[in-house]
Amino acid sequence: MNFNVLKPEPLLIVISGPSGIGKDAVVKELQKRDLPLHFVITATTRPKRSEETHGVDYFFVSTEEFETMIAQDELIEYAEVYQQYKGVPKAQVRAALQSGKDVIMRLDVQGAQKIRDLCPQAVLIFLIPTDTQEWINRLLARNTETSEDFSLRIETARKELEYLPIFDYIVLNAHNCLQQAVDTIEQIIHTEHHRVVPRKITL
Ligand SMILES: Nc1ncnc2c1ncn2[C@@H]1O[C@H](COP(=O)(O)OP(=O)(O)OP(=O)(O)O)[C@@H](O)[C@H]1O
Repeated sequence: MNFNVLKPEPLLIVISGPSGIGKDAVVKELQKRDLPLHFVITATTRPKRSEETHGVDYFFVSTEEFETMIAQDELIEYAEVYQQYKGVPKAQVRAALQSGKDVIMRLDVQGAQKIRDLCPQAVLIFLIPTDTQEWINRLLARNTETSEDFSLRIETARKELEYLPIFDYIVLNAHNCLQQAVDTIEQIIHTEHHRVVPRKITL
């Protein structure tokens, strides 16, 4: 008899949800925990700021390098904003998966949809607040929105909720309960490693 049947495969995990729900906060907290996770680093063509480190905050690449990656379909997803590119190179994700690490990235809901299309076996996690008021208070407390931005964000969040069916898990990020949200995500990762038929990621 052979009980040597538990063979976890590395996971591609997406943390998503509406603007201001706490995606950054959750990812930063996960980074503090000593887990075998690779946190995706975005490539950008914008100039490096003095406080930033290449390969830590971003991969700083030239416009030519970035356009080559686009032409060769080597980006998981990308966007061009104010003539500067930002995107996630497939090579980085492939290398991390090959090293056996789970890969985590934070993406907006449209980005999560792109991952679902590209990689149907990715684990997609949607963060939610306890209720709308809690989410609004969080946006207000962050104090980074103008009132026009604000009504747009609410309308966008309403539309983003319609994408819920493409996700695998919903995680509550309740007020002052960030640790609990991160605990739940850790549990999801743990459980996913115990599937009889592991998810297979091909990029
Ligand atoms: N559980 C929580 N309790 C209280 N405050 C929180 C919690 N989670 C996040 N916050 C705070 O809410 C604000 C928004 O969080 P964060 O910036 O992480 O959201 P985000 O989803 O990454 O937003 P965006 O998509 O706009 O970049 C921040 O000020 C953050 O510190």
